[in-house]
Amino acid sequence: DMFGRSSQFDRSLEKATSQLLLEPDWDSVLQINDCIRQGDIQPKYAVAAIRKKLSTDNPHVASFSLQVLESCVKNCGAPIHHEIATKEFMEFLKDLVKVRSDPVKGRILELIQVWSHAFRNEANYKVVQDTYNLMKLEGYQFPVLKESDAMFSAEKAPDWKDGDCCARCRVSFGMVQRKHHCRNCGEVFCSKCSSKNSIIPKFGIEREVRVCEACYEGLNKPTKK
Ligand SMILES: O=P(O)(O)O[C@@H]1[C@H](O)[C@H](OP(=O)(O)O)[C@@H](O)[C@H](O)[C@H]1O
Ligand SMILES: [Zn+2]
Ligand SMILES: [Zn+2]
Repeated sequence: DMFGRSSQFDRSLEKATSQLLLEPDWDSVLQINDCIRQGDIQPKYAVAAIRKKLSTDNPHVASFSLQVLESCVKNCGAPIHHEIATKEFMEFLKDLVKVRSDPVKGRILELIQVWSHAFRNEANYKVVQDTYNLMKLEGYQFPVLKESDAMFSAEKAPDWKDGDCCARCRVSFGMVQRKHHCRNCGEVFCSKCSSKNSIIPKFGIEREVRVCEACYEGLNKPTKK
């Protein structure tokens, strides 16, 4: 039942942020991600619970809580991004930086910087970049952005849609006319309308994958002069 699975979240969060841990309990962290992705738990509740853990004075618990937060932002997509990319949450993190010492302080600065980079094209999450820029102006020392961190992309590839005919030319699918999916828009196409490949950096797809005609144009049109 709903309650049972959400208490699963609570149990995993307790385990993942226990002060007795000597290293991250990744199983529990991934369990937390699954709970959120499966909708067992409301993102708002999840972020509030993690935030409470973050507010502890115990540096171990705070560090493990930051790892849970980082993992949720990386792996649970827009519902979590929507909860952390708010003025209120960014102010909370900024206030935490003022009262924490390293390694917790440095870790929070790192996260604000990585998220600012990851959300650089996301108008809805502009408050993250604004917070980062403001803190730089106020003299906070941010660590060098690691290339690997920069690979974290804010957007997730869309789920594949189904259909009994091609989304572009409307030909019906059958034994001969097979279905194919465009990795950029997730729509279903015949082979002729999805015969091209492209990388899709915004989804972190760095190898050539099948895309439809329209998405191929959109992804490869010459940059506006
Ligand atoms: O090979 P089939 O039996 O037609 O199965 C299709 C292929 O696996 C397609 O892969 P592709 O998009 O990489 O072509 C996939 O997009 C479709 O959903 C499947 O129905
Ligand atoms: Zn077609
Ligand atoms: Zn497409």
